[in-house]
Amino acid sequence: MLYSLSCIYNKAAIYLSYIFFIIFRNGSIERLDEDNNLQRIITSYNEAEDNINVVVSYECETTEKAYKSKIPEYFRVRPLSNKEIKAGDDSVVNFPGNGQVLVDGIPGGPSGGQKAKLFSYNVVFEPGATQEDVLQFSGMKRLIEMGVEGFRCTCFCYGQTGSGKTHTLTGPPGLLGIQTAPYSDKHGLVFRSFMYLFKLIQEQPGIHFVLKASYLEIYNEKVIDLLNPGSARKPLAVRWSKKARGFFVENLFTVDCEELDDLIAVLEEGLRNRSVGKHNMNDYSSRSHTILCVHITSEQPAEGGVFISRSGKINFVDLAGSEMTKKTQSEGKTLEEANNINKSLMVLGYCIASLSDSKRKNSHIPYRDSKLTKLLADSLAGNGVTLMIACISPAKSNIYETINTLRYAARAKKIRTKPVVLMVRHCKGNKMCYTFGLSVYKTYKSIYQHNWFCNGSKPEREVIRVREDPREALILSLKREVTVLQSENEHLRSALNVYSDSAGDVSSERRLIITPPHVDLEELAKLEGPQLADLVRLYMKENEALRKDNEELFTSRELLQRDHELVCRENERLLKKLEEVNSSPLIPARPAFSAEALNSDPDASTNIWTNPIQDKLSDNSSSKQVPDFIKKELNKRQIGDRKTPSRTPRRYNSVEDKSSIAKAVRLKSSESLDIPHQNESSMPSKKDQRRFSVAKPGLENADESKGDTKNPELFGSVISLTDEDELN
Ligand SMILES: Nc1ncnc2c1ncn2[C@@H]1O[C@H](COP(=O)(O)OP(=O)(O)OP(=O)(O)O)[C@@H](O)[C@H]1O
Repeated sequence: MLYSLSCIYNKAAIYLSYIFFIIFRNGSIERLDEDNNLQRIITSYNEAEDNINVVVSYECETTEKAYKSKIPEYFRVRPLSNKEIKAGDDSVVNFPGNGQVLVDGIPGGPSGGQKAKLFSYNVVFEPGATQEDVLQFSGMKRLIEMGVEGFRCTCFCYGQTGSGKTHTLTGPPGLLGIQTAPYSDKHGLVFRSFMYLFKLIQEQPGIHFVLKASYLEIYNEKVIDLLNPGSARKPLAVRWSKKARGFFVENLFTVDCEELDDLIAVLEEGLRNRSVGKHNMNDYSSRSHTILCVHITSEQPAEGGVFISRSGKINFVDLAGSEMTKKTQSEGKTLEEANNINKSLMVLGYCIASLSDSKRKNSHIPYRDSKLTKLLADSLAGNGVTLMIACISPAKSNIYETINTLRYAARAKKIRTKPVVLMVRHCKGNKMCYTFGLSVYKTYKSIYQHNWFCNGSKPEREVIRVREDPREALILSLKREVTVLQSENEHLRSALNVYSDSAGDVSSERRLIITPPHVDLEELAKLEGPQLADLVRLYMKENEALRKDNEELFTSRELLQRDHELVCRENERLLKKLEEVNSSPLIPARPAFSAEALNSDPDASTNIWTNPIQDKLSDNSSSKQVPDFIKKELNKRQIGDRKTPSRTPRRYNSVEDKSSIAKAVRLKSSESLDIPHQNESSMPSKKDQRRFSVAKPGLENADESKGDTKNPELFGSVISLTDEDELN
């Protein structure tokens, strides 16, 4: 039975891949526009390099075969906006065909202009492409089919702010909810995917499907349920699930969707509740990352009264766009949002850079550094299938961001995932039948998994291998997890050694983690039931210990980073003041160490440097004669002599926490200014105090945003591209 199923799948997959090939064989699709001009809408990928052969193979994951799926990259270039046309902005993006994008007019270089850059991708949607074209030719339909087959699929859109991500996924602003045009040609990929999903389901009446949907946003590093935000928009926790071996959002509202209308209502409700703001580059700018997830579970009757259950899902991820705050002219709340957006995109950039680098991909990937990467971990490198759509603006004024997005995509294209689907065979009536996830290993006789991969070569077929003993599979999966945790542990330890000597104390704890004996695959097969059970227990123990250890290391790292940040800020401020003081004609440029000073009491608070003017000034009874800024600086110097306050075991994660850091620093600064016996007139003016204290909440990251504007590489700033990334 299973074999016949596999044959059907294989044939279907080969057939699909064949269709795929025909569509894109000649590299481009053209049609007549309204003025009867031939308009090219799509240029497709370079066949030799990136043809997508969709191949389905069956194999037990435990055989560890290295079939992997490439992340296909699609590009959408939006038309020039009215604002850009009015401002006389030119298009600098050209389409030579064959899935290539040529960017010219790059400023800089010795002769005033750099050589044009050429990039190649799977498919490029030119400005004339419609929303329906994107559905038809982006591989999205195949992704939905795979979701129905039981794969965990993700489609995500990224690019700079105003590049058309939301337009591609959900359509122009205000479209949904318009009762008069329920099936408008402006509807985005999500709406069209829902329709295709229901069409697929209706074509398979013999299979019982259950659809559920959830919708969340990550706003300022807080996860908000868009279907049930509540008046307080209380954030939800992101936790690690031991069972599912992945991160999940606790208490996320999930809605049963029996009809297409239910799914559309979910989309509408989410769009209504998501955070949108206005800035210089987009009147309806998404201020958060959103993830709309459709869970698809199916139950199919098979021979002998058994049923096959599958559980797939499709994630639609609309990332907030990277922003140069100088260009968007963000301030206050929008600036804080922009900083959070840029930070989380930077972490995503780090993860993508590590995953796409063959030398680094087995090292630690910093998924835990942001909520976004935690929730996308499985899509980026786990057992999921992922499709990326990069959106760019053709305008010359956005050329740096465009190049960065193109580079980012070149990186992401190199990532490989290992898509896997769990199919569970069970008898109806057995209560355990409806249990999905890893617990099935313990419950059911056989586990069938199949891998989908695009390896760019001829379609292959795999012989079905069914491993009868699920405990072996569990041991292997635990082993793999332990390896990942160990590498994370190593990474954290080495990072902590850089920051602190105290990391040595922590490392001693590691000796408590008992490593189970190494058992080869062949030996494993010979082990008896109780021995296997013992081994599983040992691995689970080690796993648990490593996880705890890593949690602690993360906490320490976070604390150390915060301390480091505080000290850096204080140092920066002091250096700035020192520069100011040194440039003053009243004070010698360098501190003078007299022999007396060096021999004097080492505990004296002014043992570093004594301002020679101070003595003269102190003789004078009227302190009003001392210029304010000098006095202030003298007072400030006492901060440098203060001991660093002992660390409190506190995390600073949220915005409120950040403001408390700011408060703490402000307090520190004001403490240092609060000198006993000083009369009020000699206190620094309010204006000066502002200059010395940390920015108001919301503006406290202003320096970083300034840094961002200096470095236009925001979204791709962590990625330094080698020549080989830029094709041609
Ligand atoms: N392909 C397109 N055709 C026509 N208009 C488009 C296209 N892409 C984007 N636009 C328009 O450009 C504007 C900005 O697009 P959108 O809001 O989707 O950008 P975004 O990348 O999601 O920005 P942000 O990251 O700030 O949310 C919108 O008015 C949208 O309708």
